[in-house]
Amino acid sequence: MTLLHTLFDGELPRLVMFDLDGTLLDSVPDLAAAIDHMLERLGRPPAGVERVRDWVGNGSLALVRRALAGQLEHTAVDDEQATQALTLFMAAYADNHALTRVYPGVRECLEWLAARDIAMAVVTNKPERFITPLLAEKGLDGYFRWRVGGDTLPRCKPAPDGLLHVLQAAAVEPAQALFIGDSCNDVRAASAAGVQCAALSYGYNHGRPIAEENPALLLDDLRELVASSPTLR
Ligand SMILES: O=C(O)COP(=O)(O)O
Ligand SMILES: [Mg+2]
Repeated sequence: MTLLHTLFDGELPRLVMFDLDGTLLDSVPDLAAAIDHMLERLGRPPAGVERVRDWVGNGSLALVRRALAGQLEHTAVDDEQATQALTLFMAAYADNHALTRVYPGVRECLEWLAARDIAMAVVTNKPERFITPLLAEKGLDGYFRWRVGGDTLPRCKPAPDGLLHVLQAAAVEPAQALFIGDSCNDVRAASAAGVQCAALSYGYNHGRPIAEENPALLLDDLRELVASSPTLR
């Protein structure tokens, strides 16, 4: 038995969907470098890794708008200015992923699931164009049959659309699927899709503990999900 079995009444799910940034990949150092490059081009002071960490999670446009606002709340930022800044950010981020690391335990968990023929997908708010190159660069390319980015569908997380899209493509019922993420956007998207959510404590959640969102499971390492635990029988 594993925690994953416990979550599915002794069975295994048919589908596991993963968030990307803060769940599979510690991508903030490269995101912060691209944001700081953008800010420099605009004649502004850098934001730095710690602030950028709290701004990740609602896609690239929100990240750029937050960097221009210098805070999480970004409604006052001018749309045209944000669009121009987004172009600078996207160009700076495109080929610069050298500082991005796969979190400990990720490969072991993916291997475990793959060995049991459990279908896997990525549902991220990152722009779709970055997903496959990044997965390939980090040696995670072979695992995910479906990949949904923040701009793949009209609505990104916390809307459930990406999860529902994958469920439909995989012909899997919500009750037979699990979503694994790191932010309130993930827990809320999963809840709206009727899918259980496991949340990782090490990711990015706008500076708040993810436990506040009451995920079905809280993990410090993905290996905890699939490690054998002794049963009482
Ligand atoms: O790009 C973002 O803002 C976050 O992406 P994520 O959904 O993979 O955490
Ligand atoms: Mg995330």
